[in-house]
Amino acid sequence: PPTRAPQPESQAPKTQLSQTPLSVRKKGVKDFEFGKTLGEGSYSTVVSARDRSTGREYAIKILDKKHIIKEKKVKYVNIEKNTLNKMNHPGIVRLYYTFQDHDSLYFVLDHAKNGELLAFIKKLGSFDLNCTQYYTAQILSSIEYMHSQGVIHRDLKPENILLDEKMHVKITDFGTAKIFESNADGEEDARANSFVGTAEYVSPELLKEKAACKSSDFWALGCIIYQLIAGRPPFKGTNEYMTFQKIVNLEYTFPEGFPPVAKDLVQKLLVLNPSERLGSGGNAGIEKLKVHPFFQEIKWDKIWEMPAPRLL
Ligand SMILES: NC(=O)c1nn(CC2CCNCC2)c2c1CCc1cnc(N=C3C=CCC=C3)nc1-2
Repeated sequence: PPTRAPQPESQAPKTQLSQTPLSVRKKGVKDFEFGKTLGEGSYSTVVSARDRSTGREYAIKILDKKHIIKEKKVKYVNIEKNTLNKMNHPGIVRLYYTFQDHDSLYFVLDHAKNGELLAFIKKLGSFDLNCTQYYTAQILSSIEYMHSQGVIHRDLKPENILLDEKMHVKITDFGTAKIFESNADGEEDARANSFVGTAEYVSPELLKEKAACKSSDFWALGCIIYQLIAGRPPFKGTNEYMTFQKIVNLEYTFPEGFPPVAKDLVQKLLVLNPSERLGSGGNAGIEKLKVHPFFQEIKWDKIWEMPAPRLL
């Protein structure tokens, strides 16, 4: 066939589309029935969508090309796409494929039907120890996988931890992830950069040295465990600056009745020096974290098959 400039889907001649069997034709907007908006960002909107030919439900992230260029976010969009393309794990939202038209890019992703973990914390007030252990194990299993693929999430928080139809964890929003290269001793080099996560979950090293490392995700995990049990994050000031002050000064207390085994784990994760945080130090570090008494009842090879406990 004559070579010609690639045309966005919507401009391809109709006859060509109708003659190409669906199995090889790249999908496009017309192949989906769009539903409710799941979330909105400065240059993207996430919408539920059903594939008209298979009936399967997805979440489609629609990114506005003009906005991406205007807000100089091309780098972040590429980081997100390249990161998601590396991921293949039950606890991480999967990117199936992408397509585009004249105005937008489309990322076809898993649809986590039960929404944000945060909504359940707010609805229930707090989780009991058994549910906290189960969800913490699924989150840690996902972090372990991410790190093994050279990815630091950098913005883990209950809003970005979604729940699918089986009430299993699906971590999302890799637009601010960091892809790191391990150096000689397997430790990632924490490079200074401008991104700072969400105030309540940001690590002290990110605040003080602007350098994230794998251990920064374990700090966020400590904040999330605390919040699952206490119903609120450990560091919360009247404004962002006050929150940051509490973090760098390790200013937090445990409420009455906080289970001792969970308190011990949180205290070993909320450590100011990232290299002294439980979980740091590569694979050996994560193994030390997974054998903490908090995870005593967890069968790590079964957590993705077993049914989620009822949230009480
Ligand atoms: N930024 C994203 O990539 C993204 N954003 N959302 C919705 C956000 C809503 C605010 N908190 C963070 C997520 C999604 C994705 C990935 C793909 C994805 C898959 N399923 C859902 N499901 C939801 C169901 C109910 C309420 C919210 C989200 N949402 C998303």
